[in-house]
Amino acid sequence: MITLTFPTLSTTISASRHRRRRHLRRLIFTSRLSTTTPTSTSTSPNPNKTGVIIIGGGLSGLAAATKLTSLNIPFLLLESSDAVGGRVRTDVVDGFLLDRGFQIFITAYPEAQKLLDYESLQLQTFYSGAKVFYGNTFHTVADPLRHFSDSLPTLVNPIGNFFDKLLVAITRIKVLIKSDEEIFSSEEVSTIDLLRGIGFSECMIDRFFRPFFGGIFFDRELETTSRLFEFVFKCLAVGTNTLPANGISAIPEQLAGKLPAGSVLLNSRVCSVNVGLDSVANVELENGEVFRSENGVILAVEEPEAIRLLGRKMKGEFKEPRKTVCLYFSAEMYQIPFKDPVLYINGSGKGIVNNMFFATNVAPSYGPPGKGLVSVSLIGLFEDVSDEDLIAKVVKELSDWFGGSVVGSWRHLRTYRIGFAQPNQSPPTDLMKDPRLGPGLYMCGDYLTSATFDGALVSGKRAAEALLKDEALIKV
Ligand SMILES: Cc1cc2nc3c(=O)[nH]c(=O)nc-3n(C[C@H](O)[C@H](O)[C@H](O)COP(=O)(O)OP(=O)(O)OC[C@H]3O[C@@H](n4cnc5c(N)ncnc54)[C@H](O)[C@@H]3O)c2cc1C
Repeated sequence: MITLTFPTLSTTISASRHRRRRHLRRLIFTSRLSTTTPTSTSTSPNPNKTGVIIIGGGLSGLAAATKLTSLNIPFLLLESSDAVGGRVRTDVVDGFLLDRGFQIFITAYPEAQKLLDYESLQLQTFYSGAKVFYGNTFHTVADPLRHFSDSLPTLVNPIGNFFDKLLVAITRIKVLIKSDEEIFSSEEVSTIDLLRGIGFSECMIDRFFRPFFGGIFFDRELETTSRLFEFVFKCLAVGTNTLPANGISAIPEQLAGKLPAGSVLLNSRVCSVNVGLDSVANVELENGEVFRSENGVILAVEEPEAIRLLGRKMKGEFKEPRKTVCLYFSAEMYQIPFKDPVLYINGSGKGIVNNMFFATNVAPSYGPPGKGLVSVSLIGLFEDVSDEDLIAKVVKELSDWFGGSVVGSWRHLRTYRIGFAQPNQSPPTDLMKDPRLGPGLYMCGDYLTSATFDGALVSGKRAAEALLKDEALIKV
């Protein structure tokens, strides 16, 4: 049973803070020794004691750890799985790099720009735009500022009318002049209401916005808040869609690689957290091991797990999360029908495929030499359809797109069914939530900001900053 307890007696916090600050200063100098890994033998007299404990090694937990590292504050990050990254993981299967679900890294993410070394990620670039499958053929929707020669056909194709294309340009200017803070605190409606309010035609919405932004938010109904739409639209306008050459997991791996040795403990599932009013906490793992932190705990787990751990202490309504299925196929290179690094989206309004792309066209390193990798995404979990039936349906549908002999030659590699892809961020939302849960207890994660890589990074930094400020370890 998970318990999280707060003593009810009030204590003189300032006196205990002084004691803890003195103690923390000692910990700062012994931080490398005061953390432990399952395999390492520590020479510290109390290896399970540290300054701050972070629970969860996804992007938000890693961003919190990065902040603490930058100030030389000792911490221990406890991660339940066998690697860091959380939802941002890549598996190697038969020499192919399979990201766990369709993921795109937008270079304009502001917090990512501050934290990541883009050059060493060797970012591989998508075409700026998409190919829309509609009327049994493909129509290019190009960004005119980057692919000028494709912009004329874009203007006259059946994916929206001329006025729609003009509205895209106007919407772009409108979001570009807003700061991110303005976007996140602006009046909100659902994305669908925003698009209709702007004046987009139903055919532009159905053929472009539903599959394109529906694929980003895993929400074809476009119920997601207009705040998230505007933020992503802005990032897409100024940035490039990319994939790291070594898979999407290169992003968390890069962050983890800069943390102090021994500060991350894998295969360590937390089952209970006990924080005192003086911020001193005991954190227990499922295997019974207990860790103690002097300056509090940052809970960086995904929303359903946070609810499980915190129970009634989590305020607000939990909405059904966004779900997706991603299927991967391998192909001989000559069975990859197009060579462009473009995203294909389903604007036909029929079938189950939402979007797909040839991953090796974007990043050749995603496959072994001479082989192509096909990534296909569906929205929803399709729980009532078996894996075999799902594969058959996808192959049949894509045969209409690319021809039966081509698609029939592809070999299924793996199917990922992701029950919690993103938190449901339909209005009402608060994308600038305070990370404080109580004395010494902080939370972070994409459900507190925007459900993006960037949102997770921002929330991790905010939680660490709040803790440091409350503990009087820094002036913020
Ligand atoms: C298929 C898919 C595609 C996506 N595509 C994009 C995209 O293209 N662009 C974009 O910006 N965003 C995308 N996202 C969203 C993005 O991945 C998330 O917003 C972000 O990674 C969330 O990070 P997080 O740290 O908040 O949570 P998580 O990544 O979920 O991290 C939580 C961590 O906590 C650990 N944990 C849980 N319980 C415990 C416990 N009891 N003890 C210890 N550890 C625990 C978990 O193992 C996990 O590592 C996508 C997400 C998915 C799933």
